[in-house]
This record gives sequence, C-alpha cells and structure tokens, in this order.
Amino acid sequence: MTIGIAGAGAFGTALGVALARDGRAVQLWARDAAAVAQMQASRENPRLPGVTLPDTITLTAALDPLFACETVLLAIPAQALSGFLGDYGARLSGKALVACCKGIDLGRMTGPASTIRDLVPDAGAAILTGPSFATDIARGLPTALTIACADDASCALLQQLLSTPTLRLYRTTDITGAELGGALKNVMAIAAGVTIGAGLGESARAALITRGFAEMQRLVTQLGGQAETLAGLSGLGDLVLTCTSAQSRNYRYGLALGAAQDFNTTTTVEGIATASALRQLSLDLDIDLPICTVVADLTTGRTDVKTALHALLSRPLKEE
Ligand SMILES: NC(=O)C1=CN([C@@H]2O[C@H](COP(=O)(O)OP(=O)(O)OC[C@H]3O[C@@H](n4cnc5c(N)ncnc54)[C@H](OP(=O)(O)O)[C@@H]3O)[C@@H](O)[C@H]2O)C=CC1
Ligand SMILES: O=C(CO)COP(=O)(O)O
Repeated sequence: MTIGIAGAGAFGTALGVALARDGRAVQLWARDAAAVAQMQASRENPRLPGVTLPDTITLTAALDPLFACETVLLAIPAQALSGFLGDYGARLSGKALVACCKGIDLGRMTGPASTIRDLVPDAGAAILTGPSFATDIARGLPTALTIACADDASCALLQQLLSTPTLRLYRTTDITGAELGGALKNVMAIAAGVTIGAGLGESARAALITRGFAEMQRLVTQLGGQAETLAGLSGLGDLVLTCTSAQSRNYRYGLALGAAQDFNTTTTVEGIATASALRQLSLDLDIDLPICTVVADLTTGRTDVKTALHALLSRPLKEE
C-alpha cells in the first residue's frame, strides 16, 4: 500500500524517509513543481540537508497520485490545513487522513484532527504528534510518537502502518488531548525561549514549563480531553523537548524575542498564530490561560518582556 504525504517540508520528508527505509512506498507531494523537480534530480530536500531520499519515495507536484493513496499524511502547517482541505476535501473523502501538524486554526479555533473531521466528515481523522525533530527521524534515531484517532481499531491499523523499528507509535482515542498538547507546547516553547533570551534564568524556565503544563491541563480537561494524554508523549514529552532544545524553531524564536533580536520571518513557527487563537479561546470560554495570553501579546507587539513578566509575577498568590 502506498502512503501519501502532502507537504514536502522538513517533517513530511522525514516521515517519508523513515517509512520508505522500512519498505513502504511513499508518494510525497509538494505544491511547488520547480522544487519537486530539483528534489527529484538531487534526491535531497534543502529543508532536510544531508539526507538522501530513498528510491521508494516518489516526488510529485501533481495531485492525482496523492489522491490515489488510501492513507494520506497531511504535513503542511496548521494554518494552511483548512485551506488545503477546503480545496481538496472532496477528493480525500473516505480516506485515512493523518494530521502531521501542531497548532490551532485561527479562523476555526480547532486543532488539526478536528479540522479534518469538520471539513471531511467521512474521512478517518487522525493526528500524529509528539516529541520528534525531523532531522532525528530522518537520521533513524529512536523516536516515539502518539497516534490519535477516535476509533481504536482504525488507530491500531495506523499504528502498525506508520511504525518502524526506530519510530515507535503509541495510540490513543483521545484526539482532543493529543491535538491540544501539540498545539500548546509550541506556545510554551516560545515562552521558555523568551525566558532564557531575556536572561531570566533556568529556574524561571523550569517554573514556566511547570505552570505551562498546568495551563495545558486546565484547557484540555475543560475541552473534554484527558489529563493522562497530556502526561504522555504528545503533551509532557513534546513540552520538555521543545522548551529545552535550540533545535526547536518555536524556542529559537522565543530566544530572539527575549533578546530583542531579529528572526527569519519565513521560518515555520506554529506557536505564533496558535498563541493568538488561545488568547481568543481564553476570552471566549473564560478559561485562565495567562502564559498563552502573554505570549500572544508579546508576539503581536501588544506588550514587552518587562511588562509581560510583571503581569505574570503580580498575579494573586494561590494554591498549586
Ligand atoms: N520540523 C520538525 O521537526 C517537526 C515539525 N512538525 C510539524 O510539522 C508541520 C510542518 O512543519 P515543517 O515540515 O517542519 O515545516 P517546513 O517549514 O519545513 O515546511 C512546510 C511545508 O508546508 C508547505 N506548505 C505551506 N503552506 C502550504 C499550503 N497552503 N499548501 C500546501 N503546502 C503548503 C511548504 O511548501 P512551500 O515550500 O511551497 O511553501 C513546505 O513544504 C508543522 O505543524 C510542525 O509543527 C512536527 C514535528 C516535528
Ligand atoms: O514539534 C517539534 C518537535 O516535536 C518541532 O518543534 P519546532 O516546530 O519548534 O521546531
């Protein structure tokens, strides 16, 4: 069975490489025909330098080969997902669609798997998420991820299909917990980066990560997800990775923000839009999300680091 992957960015390509190396045939689609031609010729993706694309990956800029696959991984940024599904949802109905992105859609206020469920109701909506840098997956380093899908039997099939000897998938039916964990950890990673970038210290970062996790639990449980999911790979696992590693783009963006330095605006930093979505959700649902709100205010220039820090530290003292 050929696995389709929409989006030949770092993550889509890394997943394709891992699956192809383990014997799966992969159709890797990108919208830019010139970039596809260049990758075909070089068997390398500039977004994932130093990794040779196995022969069993077929690159394509045409959509028909992608739509011929029964399982399609959607590895495009979270804010682009609803547009893609709006354009092509009719061609994707009945398939297993696995979101491979992390974020909350600013227009719809939904996580990636929920966006699939809403826009392509008769597809099997799933999400693949958890702690993993694309380069680690592509290098064949050991990685463990969460696959979430409402139906356990379908989830088990996807778990088998997408696991390899070095890419180990755990499954859950808690889509809400899994998709929100992945979305929120990026916002927390920006905050952690700001903390270090502004010279506030590693103790402050540990406090930020811990209170960030409390914030994640508050939102997830109020929206019907499970605290246990957040304690797993898609929540705590990815939170720890992204808040402590300079490989993370969200963390690096936060570092630059905290140090008042420029940052390349073409880099995919999912936490920026997601922070604004969460700020709005906090107001709409009356849920206390102080760190997400501060990150949204920082990234949109509504506040500065000094004021943001004061806002967090001057909150009333309370029970842990
Ligand atoms: N990189 C990583 O280590 C990991 C990333 N992820 C998640 O994967 C998702 C993708 O990130 P990543 O691959 O790193 O990002 P990249 O910036 O490397 O690539 C993004 C890809 O998406 C494509 N794209 C953007 N907008 C659209 C659109 N409207 N329609 C079709 N294709 C589009 C881009 O194409 P073009 O070049 O034409 O703009 C590009 O190929 C994110 O949600 C991220 O959080 C998850 C785990 C690890
Ligand atoms: O999600 C990731 C690791 O699990 C990648 O993080 P960044 O998008 O911050 O680089």
